[in-house]
Amino acid sequence: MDFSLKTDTAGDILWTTAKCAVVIGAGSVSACVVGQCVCSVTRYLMRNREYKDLAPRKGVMPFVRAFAAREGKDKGLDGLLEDWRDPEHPDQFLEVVDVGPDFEGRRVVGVNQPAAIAEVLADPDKYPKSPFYETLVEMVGHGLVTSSGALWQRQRKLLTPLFHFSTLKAVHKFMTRNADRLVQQLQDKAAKSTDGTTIGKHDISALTLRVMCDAAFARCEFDVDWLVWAWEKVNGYPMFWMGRHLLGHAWMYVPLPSGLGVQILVKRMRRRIINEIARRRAAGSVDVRGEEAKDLLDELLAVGNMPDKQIVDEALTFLVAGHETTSNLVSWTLYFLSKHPDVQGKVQSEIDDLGGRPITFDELPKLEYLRCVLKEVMRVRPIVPFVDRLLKEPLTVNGITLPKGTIVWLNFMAVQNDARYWPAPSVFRPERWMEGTEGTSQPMAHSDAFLPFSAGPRNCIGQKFAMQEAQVIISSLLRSFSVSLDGKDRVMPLLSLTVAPANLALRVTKRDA
Ligand code: HEM
Repeated sequence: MDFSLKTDTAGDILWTTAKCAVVIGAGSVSACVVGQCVCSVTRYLMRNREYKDLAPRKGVMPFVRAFAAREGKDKGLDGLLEDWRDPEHPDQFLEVVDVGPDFEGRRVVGVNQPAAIAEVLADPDKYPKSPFYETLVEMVGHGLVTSSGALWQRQRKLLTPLFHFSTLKAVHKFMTRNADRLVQQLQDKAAKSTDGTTIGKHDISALTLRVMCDAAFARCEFDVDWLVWAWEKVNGYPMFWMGRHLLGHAWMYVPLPSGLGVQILVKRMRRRIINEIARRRAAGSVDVRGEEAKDLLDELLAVGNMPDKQIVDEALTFLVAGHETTSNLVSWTLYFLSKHPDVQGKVQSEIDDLGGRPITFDELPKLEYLRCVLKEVMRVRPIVPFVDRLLKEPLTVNGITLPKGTIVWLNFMAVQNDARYWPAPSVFRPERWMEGTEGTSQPMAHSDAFLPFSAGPRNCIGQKFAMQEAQVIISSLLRSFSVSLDGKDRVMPLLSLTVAPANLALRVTKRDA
């Protein structure tokens, strides 16, 4: 860069000022990074001896691998799991594993023991959520996922009834309507080709987003299509914010242009929801229970005494917690059904027995085998592979005491694939869930070894919603179609906030074809 000061025109002055601003900006960011690194390394080294009982870890930064699935080079999340196997018993996992420091120098330790996991999850005061969750605040404020202490306790109590029978029955129509719309689109596409059509992760994700937006905001005056569009733009950004957070607090304030664009969109979304709340309050439609058109926003308003900002936070929390998770469950299930045509056939027979029309809410309990399939998918491939907590009190696992201040990864993925709790854990076998079936009943050795929706007071509030939606979507698709892998199996587990099947492409063929 040329820094000579030519002041003959106003343009030159402006240009020189801009160049100086870039240099000063870059200098400040570099200073932040260096400062952050020095603080993190110092913190890490000072506390290192408190972890002397931990076995040496493999690699420098094992957890970076979890976020990198590169075909042919890295197995993504599965690579990390391989590192945690017990070398003496390869079908089991080590109970305590050193993951290394995070970017702020705190020690991260993987805990793979059901009893210790249960102990941590049972006490959110002693073992609260880790600071990673703060990264979501920018997007969803202080809703159920991100709040803690008294606020969380109050909100959890108020919101639990929202996921009871009557609401689930009321939102069923949004699930069937949108699933049937996707089936119709696939039928139209398939009609133009002799060998069916394809479906990928994006189609399922668009569907579950639409269901969540309808369920939460169907009665809104603003255009739900706009919300779906805006959410798709914003959706990838928790990882962006998380990345910045991982690099230390200072980075949260670096105004990167793409981040700013997303922040503006989030503000616009919040403004529209606030206006809608004002409209509904003014119209006096606060208590609308029992109305055909009610949505989750009505339910939130009916709870009473909840400030408008809190209602917006909770509504956006449902979108962030309920859309990608369910989309990944449906996508992984279709993947496993493609790999196991015999299981797919059994699911189709069960659906056919219900008369070849969209499944009603009351008929859901009859899809027993499909529920076993969903559970088996979540066992082998948990959508949320681990959750992290900050130890405010020491925790002893397998004779090793982890000190206060440690971040623990409670590793659902490991315990659900460990031979101590699951016979032949790598075999995909939905029948293991069918209690009482002679010769196939395999009760779990440990009741805490299946945690797809976590456990304890902070377990998933939307788990019944998710199971219902997955059942509706899969039954709608498999009533008309069969699914198979489209070419070579290139699917890999890729971790963002949840685990997605990267490279998923499935061929969809009409069943009567
Ligand atoms: C297959 C789908 C789903 C899976 C696998 C899943 C999994 C989980 C897990 C593991 C947690 C605990 C997170 C933690 O402690 O860090 C959680 C919490 C939560 N989930 Fe889900 N979830 C799913 C669907 C949904 C849906 C559909 C909704 C809402 C409509 C939802 C709303 C929430 C909320 C609000 C929390 C926070 C609860 C609290 O802290 O009190 N989830 N979920």
